[in-house]
Amino acid sequence: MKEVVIATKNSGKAKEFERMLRPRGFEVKTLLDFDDIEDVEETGKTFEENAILKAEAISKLFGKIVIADDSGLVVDALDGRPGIYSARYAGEAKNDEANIDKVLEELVGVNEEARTARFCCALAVAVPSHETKTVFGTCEGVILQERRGQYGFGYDPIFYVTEKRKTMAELTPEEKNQISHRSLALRKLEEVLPDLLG
Ligand SMILES: O=c1[nH]c(=O)c2ncn([C@@H]3O[C@H](COP(=O)(O)OP(=O)(O)OP(=O)(O)O)[C@@H](O)[C@H]3O)c2[nH]1
Ligand SMILES: [Mg+2]
Repeated sequence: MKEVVIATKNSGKAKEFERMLRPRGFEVKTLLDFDDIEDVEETGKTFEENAILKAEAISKLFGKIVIADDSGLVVDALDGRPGIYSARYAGEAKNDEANIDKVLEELVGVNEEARTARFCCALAVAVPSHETKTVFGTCEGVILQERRGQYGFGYDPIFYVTEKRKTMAELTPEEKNQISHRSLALRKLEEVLPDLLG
């Protein structure tokens, strides 16, 4: 089995990449499989810039091909927040529940039509001695007023996917992987780099 390293410490992302890439014949390794890897500072201004920072830093460290994911929730009524700050929106501790509470509080009084949002995912693939490539995927939805569903991670319980008439957290992992921002970006990556993931 070919191995692919994903430069993430997020266990929700790790599970999704495993589920998407194992059937394609890959063994997925993430930074959760290694001890003492320092966090790469996300100092970029866009999802793409942060994905490149993470992919290149870890590729340099390992001397291998590395994929990184920088993603988040963009809410129109909040001028695009939490955006690239999604993981730490309610504080450095990266608490999903507190992040959801903060978004819901900020949207109190905003009616349903104005609660449009999208998940965004930039993937960067860093190949030693080559130029890093990026791809981007999005998934449109609406922010509910309360949580629904048990699957997924992050903001999934409040993100309603209109075409599925369910929140992301009510979709099974397989269903989420058919429509998610992450799976769309991964499919684009396969087009750009058929040799890597083909
Ligand atoms: O409900 C969600 N469903 C998703 O599918 C999803 N994808 C991203 N997010 C949110 O955006 C942050 C990413 O920030 P992020 O890209 O910096 O990742 P992270 O800091 O958690 O881990 P790492 O990959 O950097 O190690 C995450 O923590 C989540 O809050 C999601 N929320
Ligand atoms: Mg991060």
